[in-house]
Amino acid sequence: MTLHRTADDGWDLIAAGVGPALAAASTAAALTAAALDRVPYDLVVSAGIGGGFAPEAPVGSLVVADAITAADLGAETADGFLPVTELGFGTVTHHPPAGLVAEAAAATGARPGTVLTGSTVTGTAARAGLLRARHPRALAEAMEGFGVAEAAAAHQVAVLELRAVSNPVGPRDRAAWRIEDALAALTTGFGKLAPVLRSWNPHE
Ligand SMILES: O=C(O)c1cccc(C(=O)CC[C@H]2O[C@@H](n3cnc4c(=O)[nH]cnc43)[C@H](O)[C@@H]2O)c1
Repeated sequence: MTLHRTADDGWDLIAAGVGPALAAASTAAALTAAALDRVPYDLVVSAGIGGGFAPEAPVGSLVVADAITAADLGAETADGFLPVTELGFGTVTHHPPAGLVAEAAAATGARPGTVLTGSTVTGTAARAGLLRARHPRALAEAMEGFGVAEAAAAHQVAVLELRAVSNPVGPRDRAAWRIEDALAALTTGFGKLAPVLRSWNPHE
């Protein structure tokens, strides 16, 4: 994990790594260090590129999560997938503050919806269809949001997730990935998000 501290406005940037476990560990370490220093964070933003479900989230578009959902946390059964919540423990969805999501969407043009977290990039139409059937509101898939949200929830800190779509969710087609375009869209989006974050009331 690499932490970049801004001197002036109290924001830190963490390059958390790929995957929910590393993202959770990195986020939890930063949250714990800040709490021990008695300068706790008010908000954690998970941001990066992601896969977009067609046609709602095309490559180059932005998605802001109103639900951050673990797509593969559960048990496979002969009758299908059971999320851990149906097994009687844990949680599979975190909800960012609704007002902040609405303001972020308005400021950046990001579409609000569910962002799925998984440990594997979807690579078949069958898996994409299955995910969409299970999560009809899903707009995007990535690999870190739920881990970040779990760490934030453990510290009772709010979470937001912003994704720029670099590729469609579906059959693996590496040549179709537009990572540079997505990172450019994310950078532009963050420029528009910054004033929203600055004026956000954590007690919303
Ligand atoms: O398969 C490849 O050749 C390949 C090349 C470059 C990057 C990758 C990744 O798997 C990057 C994972 C990274 O990006 C996010 N991401 C982007 N698109 C998706 C997606 O469709 N499904 C899940 N995660 C995605 C993810 O959050 C990671 O941070 C592969």
